[in-house]
Amino acid sequence: MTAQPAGIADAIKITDLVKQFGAFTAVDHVDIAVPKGAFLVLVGPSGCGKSTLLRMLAGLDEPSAGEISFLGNTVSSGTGGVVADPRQRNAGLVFQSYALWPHMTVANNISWPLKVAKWSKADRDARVNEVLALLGISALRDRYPAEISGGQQQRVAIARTIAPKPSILLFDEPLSNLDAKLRIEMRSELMRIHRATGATSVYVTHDQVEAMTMATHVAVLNIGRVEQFGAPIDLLREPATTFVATFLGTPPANLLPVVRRGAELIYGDLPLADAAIAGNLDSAQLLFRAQDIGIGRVEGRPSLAATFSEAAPIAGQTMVTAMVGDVRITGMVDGYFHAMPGDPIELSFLRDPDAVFTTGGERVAR
Ligand SMILES: Nc1ncnc2c1ncn2[C@@H]1O[C@H](COP(=O)(O)OP(=O)(O)OP(=O)(O)O)[C@@H](O)[C@H]1O
Repeated sequence: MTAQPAGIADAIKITDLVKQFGAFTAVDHVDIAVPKGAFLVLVGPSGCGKSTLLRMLAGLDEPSAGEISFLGNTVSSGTGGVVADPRQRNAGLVFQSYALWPHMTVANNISWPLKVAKWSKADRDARVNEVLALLGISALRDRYPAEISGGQQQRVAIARTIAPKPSILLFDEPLSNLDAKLRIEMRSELMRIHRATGATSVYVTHDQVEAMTMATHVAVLNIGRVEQFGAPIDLLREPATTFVATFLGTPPANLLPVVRRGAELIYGDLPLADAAIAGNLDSAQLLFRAQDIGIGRVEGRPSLAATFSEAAPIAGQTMVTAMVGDVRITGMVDGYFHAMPGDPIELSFLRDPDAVFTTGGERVAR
């Protein structure tokens, strides 16, 4: 994953990192390494440890054990604490709250960290103009934060962070306060800025669409541990666990518990696959993508009686969710589909399962 010529240090290397709050382990033996210029997204459900990991990268929290290094230099360690303080680690942090200084103009907000870093007035002015242009906010330079919109404030906050040219950019859910349309626009903007600065970025989000769109590398976190690390497409295609398979991807993938009966794997009474795909397991979980489940009977394919739950139109198709007992199954139909909650419908398995997992959630190699 991080293949690069020998001797070139990873831009960010996290080794066996642990963070404990009392007896509670928030970050649990995490190992991640990314090359220079990577866009690493940390994704996972609420409370999985994303922000805690980012705060350690920023130097705001000390690790309980393990090590973080930037470009080959240790910046935090379990034994040494925060070795380089936040200002010395050449990393810029963007939070979801913009925290601009209200009494300073946009230009002065951006210029301030350069002044602190003792840049000359001429260099400061040139750099402020450069980042204002990069963020498309040159016209706002003399306004105060109260005189610009939330989206514009976020741009100013980003401009202020990138102004000192940090080699590492850290983002903690920076778009979560923006409306849906602005989020999509800012997502592309952030990717453009990432490319323009050449910085290595770490981006925290619980939004898997954001993760899959922006990342060169994704780490899926679950209760403090890295469940899987890799390129977005590899995680989608080859999820290592049921957690990753159901957390990533829209619509979500379906998992059906099955047991062996003779040469078949059955769900309830319905044969769904050849038992050979589960090796010698007597019970397993089968993964079916939503696009592989259709609505209505299909000749020659297994089908199940279900209860309609909801329908959501997406790009000319409809994502249909139905319940079979207490198992939620999502399928896709072309065009629009309408039914009342509780209506009986038929679900068909159009293709063989995409993957097989143990009952514990680990992928079975095929
Ligand atoms: N200072 C603290 N003291 C005690 N527990 C903490 C502290 N900070 C975080 N935690 C706990 O550590 C776990 C991870 O928190 P963290 O904020 O890193 O999660 P997260 O993945 O960023 O969540 P969210 O998406 O909700 O922001 C949570 O269970 C949280 O309650």
